Amino acid sequence: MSLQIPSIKLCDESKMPFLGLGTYDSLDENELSTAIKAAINSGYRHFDCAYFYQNEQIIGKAIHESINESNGTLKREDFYIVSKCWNSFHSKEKVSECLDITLKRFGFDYLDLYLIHWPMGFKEGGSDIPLDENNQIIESEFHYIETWKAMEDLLQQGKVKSIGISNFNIEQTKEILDNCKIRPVCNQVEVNPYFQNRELVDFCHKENIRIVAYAPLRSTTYTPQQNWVKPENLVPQENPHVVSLAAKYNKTPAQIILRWLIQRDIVVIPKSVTPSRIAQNSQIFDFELTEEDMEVFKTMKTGSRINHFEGAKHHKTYPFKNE
Ligand SMILES: NC(=O)C1=CN([C@@H]2O[C@H](COP(=O)(O)OP(=O)(O)OC[C@H]3O[C@@H](n4cnc5c(N)ncnc54)[C@H](OP(=O)(O)O)[C@@H]3O)[C@@H](O)[C@H]2O)C=CC1
Ligand SMILES: O=C1CO[C@H](CO)[C@@H](O)[C@@H]1O
Repeated sequence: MSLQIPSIKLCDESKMPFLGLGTYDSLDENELSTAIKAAINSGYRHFDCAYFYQNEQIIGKAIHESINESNGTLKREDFYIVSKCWNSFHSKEKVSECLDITLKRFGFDYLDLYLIHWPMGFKEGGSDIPLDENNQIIESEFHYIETWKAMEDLLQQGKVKSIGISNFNIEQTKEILDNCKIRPVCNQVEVNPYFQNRELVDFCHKENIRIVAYAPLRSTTYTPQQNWVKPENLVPQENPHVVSLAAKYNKTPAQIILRWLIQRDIVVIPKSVTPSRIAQNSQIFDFELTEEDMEVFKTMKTGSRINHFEGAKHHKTYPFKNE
């Protein structure tokens, strides 16, 4: 059996597969472990993870088990494992500490890609979301340029194979580009039919920075306790244009949306813990939307992002201030 299932395409310039499995908000060990193994069986090798998601141990264990049960057909090098440095680990020492915690949880000695999760430093050494008496997030003094330099050091130490950013706006991305020795390989941001983020996507593409679309299906339920805003808009899978394209191509609405994204050269990381959906989301490399059908998405009424991180909106480097 070929180790790299050929149906999932890789981005040309890196080993990043165009499809990865999102893993946010999956905490049930049985459910997540089953999902990871179902994904591996469907050909996924790219897993999008984060210190903040508190589930890297479960994911690592499931991947190790799959490798051990594969009779030598799967190796660590076949996988593309991504994690993210959390906001309360933005100083030089803490960036390295956050990565070490992640590696230990996974049981790996390197990551394929490590991202700065948000361009906002939070107070270090306490809770992941440190709040003051008025329930406001407590900031740290560490600027993301300093954090980026610490990421570059990790790359030089060989603990990570590549580094990138997440939730950086255009200005913040430019600032990184103007001050870096090593350029970010990607910016992971929200992109879906109702939040197309075209200006940022175009800017990053021009700069040869890969866009990784999170919340590509926009159907996550965010919990109010964490100060995230619940999606209020319609689910794009119910959009009549998407439904009609699904009928035309004999695909599901989710597959049409994911295909639209990869056809725009955007990497997608849909999250699912449902094996049938995990398999379904991988069947997007065997058809092509016509140019005309790609255009249909431009006509859709688009709204605002779902992932506002409301609780952090007073932070001095909150990325979505101008929206
Ligand atoms: N960098 C960042 O700040 C962020 C990164 N992310 C990353 O991006 C990933 C994806 O984003 P996420 O917010 O989870 O949202 P998604 O757009 O991936 O939506 C996930 C939801 O869609 C459902 N779903 C998945 N596939 C299908 C399908 N084929 N048909 C119908 N429903 C489906 C899932 O249900 P079910 O699981 O029940 O099958 C789940 O409820 C995250 O898991 C995380 O890894 C997300 C947000 C922010
Ligand atoms: O990665 C993430 C998963 O979703 C959270 C909920 O909005 C995000 O804020 C976080 O950055």
